[in-house]
Amino acid sequence: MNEARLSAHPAPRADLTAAVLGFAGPPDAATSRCARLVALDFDGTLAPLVDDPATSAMTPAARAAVDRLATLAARPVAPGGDVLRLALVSGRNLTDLAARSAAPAGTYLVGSHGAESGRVTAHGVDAVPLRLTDAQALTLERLREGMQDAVDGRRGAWVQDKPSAAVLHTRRCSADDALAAVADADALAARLGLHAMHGKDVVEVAVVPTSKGIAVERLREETEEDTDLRALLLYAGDDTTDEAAFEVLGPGDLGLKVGPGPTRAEHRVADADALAALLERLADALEG
Ligand SMILES: O=P(O)(O)OC[C@H]1O[C@H](O[C@H]2O[C@H](CO)[C@@H](O)[C@H](O)[C@H]2O)[C@H](O)[C@@H](O)[C@@H]1O
Repeated sequence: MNEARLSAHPAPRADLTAAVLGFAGPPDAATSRCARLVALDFDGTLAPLVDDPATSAMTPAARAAVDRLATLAARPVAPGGDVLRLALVSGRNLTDLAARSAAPAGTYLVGSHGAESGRVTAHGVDAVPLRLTDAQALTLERLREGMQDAVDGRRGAWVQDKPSAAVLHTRRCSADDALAAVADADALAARLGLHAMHGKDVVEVAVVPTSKGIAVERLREETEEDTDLRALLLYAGDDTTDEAAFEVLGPGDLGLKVGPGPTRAEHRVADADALAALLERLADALEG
């Protein structure tokens, strides 16, 4: 590693470096090769939280680490070599995630908490079409109307439409308005027989049952089917919705919680730049 890179990435704590080097090393005595799937949440993990989601951006360090891992993942696999896959796993809808992240070609994308998926190619995103049943489409219309009622008269509250969900945003609300709008969104979800997911200043109600846990398990299965190798998973996330992904991690996997708050993840980093420093360590180790 050159001096410029060393100064740009302060050394992570020794225990975190050891955990990342463990993830980069041989999975166990019996397994000589494996696939490594690095799955990263976007908002609050790579991109600091801001009032307007349309202005979110990865920190420069996170951008550099993601691009470096994407380059490593795109390298042809040497005979007998390990496979690396990179994925962004977000609550954002797929189009929004692709645009805001400008994810490099080859990156797997999971949007809408798992309801949407695709892969970035040189010509755009190769997306798996999301198809709603007639009943789901009707419920989504009712959900959008009800969410709009929940924000009416509540300054700073707004509704984000997604292909399979509606999201109440309360980051810019007073505490009282936020509480009231969240209560209305929860009641609406209950009336429609839907599940409300609570994130950081958001309540997301989807008409397609999904979770980041289901999404990363699917990614792992696909990786294993494609490569015929055992897939180890590194997952990093900051929000309560990322806990479903931490929950499905097992031996050989690595969970990194970004920022404060209760978590099932085994390890924690302070912020996007601390995560980026660890991802650079991982890239160093994988480059050999
Ligand atoms: O799974 P993620 O990639 O973390 O996406 C979760 C939600 O992210 C966005 O909302 C969050 O970030 C916004 C911009 O920083 C912030 O204003 C909001 O308070 C956060 O909850 C996005 O707008 C949502 O649709 C995603 O579900």
